[in-house]
Amino acid sequence: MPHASQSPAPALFLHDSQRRATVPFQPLDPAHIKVYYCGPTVYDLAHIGNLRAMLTADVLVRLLRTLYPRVTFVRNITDVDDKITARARANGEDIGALTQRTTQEFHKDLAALGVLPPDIEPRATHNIGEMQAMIARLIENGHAYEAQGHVLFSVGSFPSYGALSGRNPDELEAGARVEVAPYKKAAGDFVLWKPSDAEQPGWESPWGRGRPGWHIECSAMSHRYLGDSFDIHGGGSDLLFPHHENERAQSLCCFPHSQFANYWVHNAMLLVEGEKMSKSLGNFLTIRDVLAQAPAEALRLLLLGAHYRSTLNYTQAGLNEARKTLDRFYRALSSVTDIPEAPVPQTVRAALEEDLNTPKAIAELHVLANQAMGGDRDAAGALRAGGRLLGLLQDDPQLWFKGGASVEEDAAIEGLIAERLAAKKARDFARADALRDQLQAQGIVLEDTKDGTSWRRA
Ligand SMILES: Nc1ncnc2c1ncn2[C@@H]1O[C@H](COP(=O)(O)OP(=O)(O)OP(=O)(O)O)[C@@H](O)[C@H]1O
Ligand SMILES: [Zn+2]
Repeated sequence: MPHASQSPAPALFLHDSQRRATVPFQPLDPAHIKVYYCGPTVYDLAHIGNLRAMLTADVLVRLLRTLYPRVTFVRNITDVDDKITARARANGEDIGALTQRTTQEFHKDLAALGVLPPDIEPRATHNIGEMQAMIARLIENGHAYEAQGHVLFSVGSFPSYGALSGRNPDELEAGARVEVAPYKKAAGDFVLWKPSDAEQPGWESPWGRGRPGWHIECSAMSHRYLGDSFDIHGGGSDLLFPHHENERAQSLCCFPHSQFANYWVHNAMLLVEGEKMSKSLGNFLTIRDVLAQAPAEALRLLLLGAHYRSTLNYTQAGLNEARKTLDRFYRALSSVTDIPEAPVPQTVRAALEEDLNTPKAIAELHVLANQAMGGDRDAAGALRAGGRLLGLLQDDPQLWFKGGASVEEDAAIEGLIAERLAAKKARDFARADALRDQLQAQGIVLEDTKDGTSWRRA
């Protein structure tokens, strides 16, 4: 056994979209790490592509919490957006009711997936004052202008525009085929504030009654809760341009001596038949849809089975495979009694420190599972602790093997077991054996212990 040495300095590497390289993570303040993620626009159930972004953040934050004493994770809710207004109108529903209901469903889905809640979850509509203050400042600084009730950010006023996404603003303008709104001085200029009619949600402002553009929401909320400069900003790669490029422009022009986000982390898209899973394409599966077919943990493992920067094609076969892998892990856990508490195994942590290499971390779980199957209790403890860092393997193995079927099916099995127990008590052993055989034919294995009968699927 090697001697336990002092734990080495954190060696986290992250791929930073702006540096276009995988680099060592250097916190602004190692005593307090600050992370911001763009959250959902709440008008419909979340799909499993959205989930991929939330899971990437979850693993990142879980890892940061093992490496640093304090982490503040902020993930917003976009609850004002024209897509929300349109959906509320189509449903004949109040906007507030729609966003509240959708937010609750989102929380329910994420809880089922074991995604830990953020420390702060600001809503755009509760931060309109902060947005207006930033917009006023941008106008004062000469980075924004007012035109026909709109306030626009002047892209030409910020020389570093495009540095994050690597896009050249001149190219963008030349390539723009869309009709340019008459109130824009340049095609690339984007909206900070826009006028609302009586039907649209709106707030009084120095520029008339209106509502914010999407990009200013995240600049305002990250600033309010994390300050001028923070460590990591994340989201899906579809947000890199224009959303994140615009957030960066707004924030750096508003607070010129700040850094805004020090590292940018972007997950690749979840695809269906080669195309981005998205609401607008209508090719999406909601988290709910998948949970009706398979345990949440299988979906989690499936999504973490690919590195977050590789695209992932969703298939039913992949989901079945993930389920089988979990059968194997839980079988390993159930092969020892009294799984001991253990620290996170170094192998699993090291894999995640390499730019969140979840496939490698899962391969390390397989190594531990093999050892646990051989009866190694410490390996079983390490398997469970390593699993926790990925949000996996925290169930009671017994429950895992019971689970997966519908509640009704489970209730029917419990009913047959109760009937068998009653038959045994009445000393009707023939009936009891017949019931055992019937359950066995359904693939249910019974285990009689002094505490009663437990069961699992074979
Ligand atoms: N197919 C996908 N794969 C991975 N991440 C995705 C995918 N689609 C959206 N995301 C991410 O989900 C998060 C929430 O995004 P948001 O609620 O704005 O999605 P949306 O715009 O409503 O969805 P859609 O893109 O389907 O219209 C963002 O970080 C976004 O990048
Ligand atoms: Zn955002």
